[in-house]
Amino acid sequence: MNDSSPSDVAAITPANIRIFDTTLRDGEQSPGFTMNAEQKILFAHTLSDLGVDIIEAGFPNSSPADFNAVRTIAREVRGSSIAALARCHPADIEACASALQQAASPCIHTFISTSPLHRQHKLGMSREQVIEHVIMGVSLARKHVDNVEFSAEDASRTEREFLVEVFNAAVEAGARTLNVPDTVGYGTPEEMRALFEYLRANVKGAENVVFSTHCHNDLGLAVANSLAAIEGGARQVECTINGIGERAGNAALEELVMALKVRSGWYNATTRIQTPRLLSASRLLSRITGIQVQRNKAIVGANAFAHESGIHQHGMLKNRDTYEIMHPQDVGWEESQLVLGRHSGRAAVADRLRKLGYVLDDAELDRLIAEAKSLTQTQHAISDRDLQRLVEGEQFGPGWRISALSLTDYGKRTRAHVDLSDPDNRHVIHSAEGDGPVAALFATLAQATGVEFVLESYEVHSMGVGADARGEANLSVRIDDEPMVGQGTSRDVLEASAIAWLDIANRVLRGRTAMPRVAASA
Ligand SMILES: CC(=O)SCCNC(=O)CCNC(=O)[C@H](O)C(C)(C)COP(=O)(O)OP(=O)(O)OC[C@H]1O[C@@H](n2cnc3c(N)ncnc32)[C@H](O)[C@@H]1OP(=O)(O)O
Ligand SMILES: CC(C)C(=O)C(=O)O
Repeated sequence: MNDSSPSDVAAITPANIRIFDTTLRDGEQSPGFTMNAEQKILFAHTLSDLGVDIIEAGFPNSSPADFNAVRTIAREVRGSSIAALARCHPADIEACASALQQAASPCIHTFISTSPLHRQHKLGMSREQVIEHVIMGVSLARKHVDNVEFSAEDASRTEREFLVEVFNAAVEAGARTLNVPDTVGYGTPEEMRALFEYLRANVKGAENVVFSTHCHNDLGLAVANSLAAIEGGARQVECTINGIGERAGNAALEELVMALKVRSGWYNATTRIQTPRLLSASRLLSRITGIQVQRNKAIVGANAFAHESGIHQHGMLKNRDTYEIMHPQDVGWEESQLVLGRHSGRAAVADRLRKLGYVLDDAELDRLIAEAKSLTQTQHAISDRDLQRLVEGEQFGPGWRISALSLTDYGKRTRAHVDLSDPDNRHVIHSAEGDGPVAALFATLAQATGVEFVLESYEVHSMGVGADARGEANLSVRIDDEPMVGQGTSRDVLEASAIAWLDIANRVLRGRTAMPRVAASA
């Protein structure tokens, strides 16, 4: 693996990269992600605990609610600098100054568009007028706070020499950070890197300011462009948790930070982010907004450390580095998952059985793998419970099986009808009544099998997710004063209950001793 730094990056590194999180501003301003003040405050604390350097808390002049949220965050949250956004417009800047009054480390972030398209069609301003606004906005912000960030909106579509003029004016007016947004996600990595190199070489006083990148994901390049900007000399990245933001979103904080960490040999750059907190921050945001990340989302998606295919599982069991480039614990997951399913192979099934404590010979293992795979005709994943049931003879050993069941209600009484196959594979059809469906079912099974026990507890839980959701029934009983348990799962909770009941009947039938061999140490 080539993990060495490109020579020109080596010249400007090692570097600390400042993480500027804009989940509560750019993220929050996009459809579906609006948060109320309480939610913003809660999330700001999470960002601070995560180690974010600067939290952009909102746009105070946009609404009283946003003003109040920024003001509370500025008063309460410590450990991160708090930024607020303003157009180059006196009312916006005054609102920022007022909302940030109690911040320990306030930052006013003011911006104006610089590209020809935006100047002409959006602002209706000449180049000179744009520069006048920059000087007015930055100088006014500097009257209130030391730390002023200036952004040239649509910088990546702005004439390079004009962008230098704009940034020169901002630096002269007192800006400490120059942000170079790829506002519409148009840039490419090579362009972004070259743009930062050009600006660092041409802006007057470049050595006294921090260059920042703010990339959007319209072409899916936000993280790649941000990393390229770092290679070009950016020392601040603007990003959001889960990559939320206008349109296709912003660069995802978790992806950027982990790219810098996993490929530290290449970037030679560090952040203050406590990476084991990434997953919980992502999940909190999903809970607040009600929007889940997709399963295959890098770092925080449900599949990020899950492996289903046999070849990958076999590799993972030999050495996890074969298919994982970071440890799940580094970003907050407990463990990688080897999900047993239709694509799994012998190595993974055998390993899971060993972990469950079972030792099977080759023929038994072959039979069990075939049975387990046949389950995937009706469900996606094979659970530990499925394996336990299969191994403990539900499918292999002689026993009672349920073929069909139905229930008929008569007012307060219910009649259950069961069609079973007995241990000799003969059909047994029986029916009995009880006070309700479960009582009727259990009475029918007792009469049909001739097995009697004292029921101590009966519980039904849901297991699996989405299309795999099933009911799991657990019975605890006493037979001749000895405790025994039975389990059953099915999409139908009554069928799960009948399977659990027959699980106990079959253990009685096999004298409770015909259990599979159990490994000495699980
Ligand atoms: C790329 C970004 O993410 S930019 C940030 C986007 N975030 C937001 O827009 C926050 C929410 N916005 C709002 O609440 C409102 O748009 C407000 C309060 C900011 C302004 O509302 P309004 O006064 O009704 O103006 P409206 O939104 O219709 O138009 C924006 C105005 O700001 C002007 N403007 C836009 N950007 C800037 C800027 N950076 N500096 C100065 N003026 C600007 C526009 O030219 C337009 O001016 P006009 O009203 O004279 O034509
Ligand atoms: C205000 C700026 C930084 C912005 O959000 C953008 O250009 O996308």
